[in-house]
Amino acid sequence: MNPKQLVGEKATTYIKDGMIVGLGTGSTAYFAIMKIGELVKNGLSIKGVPTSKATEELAISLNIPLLAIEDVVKIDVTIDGADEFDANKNLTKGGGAALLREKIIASVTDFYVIIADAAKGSQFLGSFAVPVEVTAFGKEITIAQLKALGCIPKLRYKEGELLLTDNQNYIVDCKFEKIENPAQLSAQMNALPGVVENGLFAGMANVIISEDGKGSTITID
Ligand SMILES: O=C(CO)[C@H](O)[C@H](O)COP(=O)(O)O
Repeated sequence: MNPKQLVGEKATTYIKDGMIVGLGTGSTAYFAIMKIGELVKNGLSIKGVPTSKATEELAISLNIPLLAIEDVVKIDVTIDGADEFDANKNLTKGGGAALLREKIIASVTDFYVIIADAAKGSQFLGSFAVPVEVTAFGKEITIAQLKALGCIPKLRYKEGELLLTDNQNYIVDCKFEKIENPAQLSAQMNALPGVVENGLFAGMANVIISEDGKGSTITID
């Protein structure tokens, strides 16, 4: 089985009848959502909370009942992907530009399940550039301020155009070297006025489900 499908389906074992479930974004979360669609079709009663417009469309196509974000107070389980994870389950997310909605949803989640292939894991974060969502207004100033924190910043484009997030903001990918203290760096970035949110998820994941390259899952908790 495709490793993304393997970890995606395994993650759905944390879902129980009656739960409110955060639905992640990306090619790994896709397989978890497909499985949830199958479980719902077979009688599982849950309500989903999508982390992006793309995921919302997928969930609707699978007839997964959804909650409007304004009706969400607490989420039982969220299943989402990651671009990188370290030895302390800190994450870099936002490769799919959904980091703001993903972090808001993670922040009210009781049990946050991350699914990611083993190649995304290392002792320290820093291989993957940290995506940072910034306002359009003053983006050049914000980019200079991010650079002063020690990264090489790069405004993200898609198909030749500046990428606009679901929230009508831009993404700056910030390439740092070894990130030894993700919580501190996250706070420094979020202290900049033009930063809406950053893709470092420090101390949020309860469990990471990965695979061993031989068809078995590895659970890091
Ligand atoms: O953070 C994300 C989207 O904003 C994704 O979870 C992350 O980019 C991983 O995606 P994939 O499973 O496709 O590798």
